[in-house]
Amino acid sequence: MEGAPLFSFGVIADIQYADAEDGYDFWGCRRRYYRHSLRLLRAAVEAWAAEQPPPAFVLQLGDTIDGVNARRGAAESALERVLAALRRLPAPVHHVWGNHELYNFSRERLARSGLNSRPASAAGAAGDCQAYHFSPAPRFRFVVLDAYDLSVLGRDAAAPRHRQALRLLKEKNPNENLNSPAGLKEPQFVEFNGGFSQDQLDWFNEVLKTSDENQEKVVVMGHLPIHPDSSDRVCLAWNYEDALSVIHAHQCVVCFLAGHLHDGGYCVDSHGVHHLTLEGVIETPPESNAFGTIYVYDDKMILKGRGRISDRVMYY
Ligand SMILES: Nc1ncnc2c1ncn2[C@@H]1O[C@H](COP(=O)(O)OP(=O)(O)O)[C@@H](O)[C@H]1O
Repeated sequence: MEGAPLFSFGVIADIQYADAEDGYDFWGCRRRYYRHSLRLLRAAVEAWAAEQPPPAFVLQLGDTIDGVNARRGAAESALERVLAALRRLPAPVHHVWGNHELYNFSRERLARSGLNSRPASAAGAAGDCQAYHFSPAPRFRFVVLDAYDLSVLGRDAAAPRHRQALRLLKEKNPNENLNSPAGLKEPQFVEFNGGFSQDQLDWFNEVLKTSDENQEKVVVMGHLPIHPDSSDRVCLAWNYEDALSVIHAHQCVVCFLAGHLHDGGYCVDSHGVHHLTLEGVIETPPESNAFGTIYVYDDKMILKGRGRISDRVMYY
């Protein structure tokens, strides 16, 4: 490895824990190791804690517990097990909210849970949007985006934002089952995805403008991928192009980290931004794992992946 990094941070996605027998994805192709995912998380925490020095923080990219918990009345206990495993880290965790958080909890409940990692002092987007930014070291900034700000999940059916999202979803997806992308020109318009409100995009644009002015390097994260080459066509954020346009209007963004697509993905886009979609813990066999540590240098970030996650060098 290179000389000493400026700092390092851990990354992990789609733990989707449930105290349930193994199952399969929608197509019946990929096995989901619901119970085992907690063991893999504990192994990741042990590995991070043993690093010298340990990561300065960990980014959890969404879907900590599976939607099956809600149907079994086990949401609170499952979340507590995941949070207890993460509390053994000698470092804070920044949480992104995914569709499975919203199958289990309302946004109001999440805001009062251990999955609300937005520091009281952190500047964030307006309303109930869970977007904020923080600077762990001089000249570096991390932006947490809320890919379900515009969504039919997590809000009361009478809430204006829910009604706005349902209108948009039905406009784009005429299928009776709104989770089905069958026949769609824009197949990302399914109920298990969401998008970014204009308010959040405006806020994001202002954050990146200030980062440009201060010559910062920025890492952005959200549950849903925003580049077609780092995802399949279904798993993208509804208005991924709007988020990409904001990023491309600025110089400062180094990489975009996402989860959701359990097979993972990676590309460098036309503006040199790295898009890294992490392989999900839930579809990782018991003998492997899916997490990593990113070491930050003046000119690059080096991802050291464990198990299914590949090593990568991301130059600025
Ligand atoms: N192609 C599809 N057609 C219809 N429903 C689907 C399709 N893909 C997924 N779903 C449904 O959408 C929901 C979310 O899908 P799932 O694969 O479980 O999401 P995640 O990858 O976030 O766990 C599930 O209820 C699933 O059955």
